[in-house]
Amino acid sequence: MTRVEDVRASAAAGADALGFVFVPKSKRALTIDAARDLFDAMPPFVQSVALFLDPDAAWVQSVIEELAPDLLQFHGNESGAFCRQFPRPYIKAAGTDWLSGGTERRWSDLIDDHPTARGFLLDSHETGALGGSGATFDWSHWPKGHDNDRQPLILAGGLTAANVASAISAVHPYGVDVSSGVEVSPGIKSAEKIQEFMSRVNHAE
Ligand SMILES: O=C(O)c1ccccc1NCC(=O)[C@H](O)[C@H](O)COP(=O)(O)O
Repeated sequence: MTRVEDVRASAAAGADALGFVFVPKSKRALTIDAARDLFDAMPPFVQSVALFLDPDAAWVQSVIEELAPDLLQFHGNESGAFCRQFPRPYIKAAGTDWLSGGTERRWSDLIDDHPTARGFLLDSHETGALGGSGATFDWSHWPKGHDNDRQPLILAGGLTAANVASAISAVHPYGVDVSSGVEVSPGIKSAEKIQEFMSRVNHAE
C-alpha cells in the first residue's frame, strides 16, 4: 500500500491484511512519515503488515514505535533469532530456492530456524527481486503435505485475478498475497483489479 484510497479499496473488498514496504530500495518503499496517513486509514480487524528485507534492528524498532503494525514480515536472510527479538508476531518470507532440495538451502531448515514464526510466505524470486516481482513460480514445488494448521503457508508471486483460483486449487494455501497483479504501475493499485481479485479468491474451490 502506498495510497490511502488503496487502503480503503482493499479493506472494502475484504482483504484480511495489508502490506507496507519498509525496504528503501523497493519501488513501493515507504518512510515512516509517508506511512502515517496509511496506517491512520486502517479500519479495525484488518491487519497491518510491515515488510522488511535484511533491515537494521533499529529500523524495525522505529517502525514499531511510530506506526504500531500488527505483524512484521521478513523477506531476506533474517535468522529466527533476529526475527523474534521484536515485540510483534512475524511471518518469514522465502523464495523457491529454499525448496530446490539437494542444495544447502532446505525448506525444513528454514522452518526449524523460525519456530516462533506465525506463518511462512512462499514467493517467487525468479527475477532476482526478493518481493513484488510479479513473477509466478512453478506451483508443483509447493511443499508436499504441508499442514496449514501447524504452519500457515501463504502463496505469493505473480498472482492475478486470472490465475488466483487455479493457484488456490493447486496448492491450498493458508492465504494468498498479491501486489503487482492489482496494480496499474508499481505502488499504484486499481480498485477494480482489487475487487476482481478478491471476487476470484472468494469463489475459488
Ligand atoms: O513489494 C515490494 O516491492 C517488495 C520489496 C521487497 C521485499 C518485499 C516486497 N513485497 C513483498 C510482497 O509481499 C509482495 O506482495 C509479494 O512479493 C508478491 O508480489 P507480486 O509478485 O508483485 O504479486
